[in-house]
Amino acid sequence: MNRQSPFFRLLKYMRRYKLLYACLIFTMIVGTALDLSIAWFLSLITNAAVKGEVETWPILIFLAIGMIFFIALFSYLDTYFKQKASLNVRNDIRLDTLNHVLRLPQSYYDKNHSGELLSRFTSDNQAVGEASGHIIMGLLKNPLLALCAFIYLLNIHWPLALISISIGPLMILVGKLFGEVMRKKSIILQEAMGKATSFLQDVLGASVLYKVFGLEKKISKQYQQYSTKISEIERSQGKIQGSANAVSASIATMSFMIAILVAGFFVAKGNLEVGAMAAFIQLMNYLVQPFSQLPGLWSSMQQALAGAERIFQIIDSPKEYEKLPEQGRASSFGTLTVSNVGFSYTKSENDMALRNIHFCATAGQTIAIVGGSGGGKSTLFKLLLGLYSPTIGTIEIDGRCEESMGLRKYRDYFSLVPQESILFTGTIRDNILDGNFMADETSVINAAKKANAYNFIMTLSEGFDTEIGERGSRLSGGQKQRIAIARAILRDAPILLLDEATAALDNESEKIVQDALAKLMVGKTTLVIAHRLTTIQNADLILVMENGNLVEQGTHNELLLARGRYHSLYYAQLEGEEVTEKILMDT
Ligand SMILES: Nc1ncnc2c1ncn2[C@@H]1O[C@H](COP(=O)(O)OP(=O)(O)OP(=O)(O)O)[C@@H](O)[C@H]1O
Repeated sequence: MNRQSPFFRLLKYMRRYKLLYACLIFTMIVGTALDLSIAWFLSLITNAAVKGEVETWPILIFLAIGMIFFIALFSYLDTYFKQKASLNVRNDIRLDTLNHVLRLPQSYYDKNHSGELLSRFTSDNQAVGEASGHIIMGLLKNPLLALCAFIYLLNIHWPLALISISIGPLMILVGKLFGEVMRKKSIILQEAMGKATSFLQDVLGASVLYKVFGLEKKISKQYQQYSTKISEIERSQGKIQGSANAVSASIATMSFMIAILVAGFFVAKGNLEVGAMAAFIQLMNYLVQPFSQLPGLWSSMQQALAGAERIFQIIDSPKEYEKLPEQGRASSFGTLTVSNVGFSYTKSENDMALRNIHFCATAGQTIAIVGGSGGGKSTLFKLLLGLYSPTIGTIEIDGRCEESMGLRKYRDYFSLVPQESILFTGTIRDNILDGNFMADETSVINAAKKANAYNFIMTLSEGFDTEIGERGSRLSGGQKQRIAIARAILRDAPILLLDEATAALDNESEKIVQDALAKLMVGKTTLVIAHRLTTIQNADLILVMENGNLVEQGTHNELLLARGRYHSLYYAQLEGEEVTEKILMDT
């Protein structure tokens, strides 16, 4: 865990752009000098006017034009550099966040909502960008401007200068007090926003469900609660910000009033030139303005640092890989051995999702995993894929466990066709190529043909370039499965995990997908989670799982002869299917 404060960690990102920040400091210094030059110009013009020096006017006009030009130029450069610095830092942090997120273990995703993660990429990232641009430069420029204005004021009239500067400590105290409160509120606000984003993400990704179940009102009410909470926090932030502004503005106005009353008094007594008073009033603005802006900037910085803290929390979470791994594929495979494996999600002995699992799969074999709901079938897959490590026991491939060969190399042995095909937004070709980025067009076409997907792809107007929509929403269930199978074919890994890949399909679609799967399974070691026991009669080994235990294992015939759990499951299912068929025939 990195214990450095979020501010110092942010500085590290900013240090990558030293030249840019050097330019910003340069524009800041020139900008400050240009600000002060206005006060000087004001005193010059007032004194010339009071003394009736008309002949100096051409020089004054020339000076004014020069000042306008430089003020415009440096104002542009200042904004440009700030924006550039801020965007660079934002971009670096965004990429580092993603590169870390991609290496987070599965347990992180199981515990945290993806919407929460998303908000770190959006609102938190934006706040951090602002901190590294206009906020930090504001925090530097304002004290510099105040200091220079003070030195100038000292030159004009030191007692007045001291009256004017008395505002400083008070303003800083105000900033500190309100800034800390704002920071705490910001953390609460970002958390509330994260929850609202997670909720929205769930809802917007499930439009069919809320339409069918008529959940619109319920969802609207729920969102109203999230939204109201956000508004309440923002309102209370507004009150704090308003109070901070009111306190600092009244302190600033009060000291301004005192100073000009005293300055006017000195002019009336003949101790101060009128031009000096004009310059003084302008300089007072430069002294007051920074002090009135500093509390606001300080509290914005605190808010941004709260965002940075949330981002760094992710970056500090334990990761699976040191570097982003490369896609690869294992070329040879002999035996997969699962020895006395036990596993608990909560790391508690009393809460084991798997107990004492042991079996062996050799090259080319098909192993079916069956059993009741919650039996531990998917958990076993997660362990096989290296998403979780066994709490007890070992999983070895050709005598080597995941720790000894490295997680990426271990995962290279596997390919997966999940229960619900997971496809990415993009084209059909992009999705198939995810199996192997290096594959050429012919391999993509062959994989699609083997997966029984080629014909339907060619009926689409854009063919392989067809955009499939969010998670493949423009494709049917069976089409998505076949794209997922084509992807697995291209991956060509020696061990194939199938998770009830045809459970959600109708008969015809199931046949096409089953046929594609049969071609995918050729020459592979396949582990298949199956609910339809009739589809796995030819499996080399059937594992029957109940409540995390491996209660039986053997071939279909062996298990039927044993008349145990498999026997009852098999006949219960057969009877169920016969009854369904009879009902269908009667109707
Ligand atoms: N991420 C998780 N955190 C905690 N417990 C979990 C997690 N995933 C699953 N479990 C628990 O582990 C047990 C086994 O679940 P698993 O999903 O492996 O069963 P399954 O046999 O695949 O069930 P089904 O056939 O219904 O999909 C269940 O009691 C479940 O509640």
